[in-house]
Amino acid sequence: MTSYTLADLGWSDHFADQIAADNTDIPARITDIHRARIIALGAGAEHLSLPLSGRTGLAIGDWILHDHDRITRSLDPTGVIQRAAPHTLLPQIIAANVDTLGIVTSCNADFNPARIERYLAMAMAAEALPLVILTKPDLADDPDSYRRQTEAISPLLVAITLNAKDPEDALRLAPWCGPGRTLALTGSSGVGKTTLRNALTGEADRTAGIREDDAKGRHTTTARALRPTITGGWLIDTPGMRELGMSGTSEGIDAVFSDIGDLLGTCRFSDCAHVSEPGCAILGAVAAGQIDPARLDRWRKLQAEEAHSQASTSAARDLAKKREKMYNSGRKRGRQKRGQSED
Ligand SMILES: Nc1nc2c(ncn2[C@@H]2O[C@H](COP(=O)(O)OP(=O)(O)OP(=O)(O)O)[C@@H](O)[C@H]2O)c(=O)[nH]1
Ligand SMILES: [Zn+2]
Repeated sequence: MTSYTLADLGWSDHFADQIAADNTDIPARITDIHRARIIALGAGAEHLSLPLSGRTGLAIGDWILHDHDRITRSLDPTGVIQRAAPHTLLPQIIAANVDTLGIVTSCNADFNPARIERYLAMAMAAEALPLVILTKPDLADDPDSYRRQTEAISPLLVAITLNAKDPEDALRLAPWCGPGRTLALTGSSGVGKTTLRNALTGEADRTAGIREDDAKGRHTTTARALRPTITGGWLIDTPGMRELGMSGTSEGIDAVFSDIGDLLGTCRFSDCAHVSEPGCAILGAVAAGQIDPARLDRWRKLQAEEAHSQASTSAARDLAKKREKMYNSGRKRGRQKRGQSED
């Protein structure tokens, strides 16, 4: 088994600085999260299984401290990829300590600038590097046009075109998943994420092996995980990464649409909704040809989605508060009925 150093696993001063000099607990990085336990990897080739003990809020890729028996602390992450959970729209952390968000799309009808822009906002909010991975160039007439279109979306984007089915080509992703580097893949179904994962981790055979060995015929083993790549780094491909709704990405939206953001607060009315108000700076910029109206529409859409998630979050918080109040007053009434004094 490979023997890792903490640096190989992605450890940096960001984490070291969070630990007191007299700390004796041991750092490890979460590779898998199960219902009641996590699997983590520490220096050496130490694969540990630790009880969650009711802890919530941990994600794949997080760093924790442990004392061999239990998790003693989790360390503040960087590169947190979060989404609005389907249905509830509540914020949900999918992966932590992601250095690069690989936005996988194909050189075909899957290519969608608005979707790339949305993932870009997510990467910016997470402070992860946005890397657009354009697959299936071998099936396209003019694959280079997709790279040009990608680069036109935003100067913040870097694009790489590769045939995911060619293992050598897939290894051109090595700079983003070398020792200590974590690459997370996101994108629609069928764009080549699994193909890339298999090429980068050499995992295809292992998956087959696990399926064979599993008497119950389950094959969920490789879902939601941080896996070592053959290039010495780390890859995250979780089912949650496949459908990312906006949540907690306001700063990312501001970064991607800074031209629009710069005008906010300069409209005549401080509560301007930028729809039809006179003296609206944003509508003015559209009329003057400085802002593409389609771009303004996309900004509105992402803003609305984000606002929706925020509203759901505060509604859920209010509901929890209400329930707690009802529970407490119910307990109080119960005690009064039983003639007990209040404690
Ligand atoms: N020709 C060609 N085929 C590709 C390329 N990348 C992926 N494919 C094929 O596209 C199909 C879908 O690829 P997957 O890797 O399963 O896609 P995915 O993104 O993991 O899809 P989900 O698992 O549904 O999320 C497979 O048949 C791949 O062999 C590519 O660059 N060129
Ligand atoms: Zn306005």
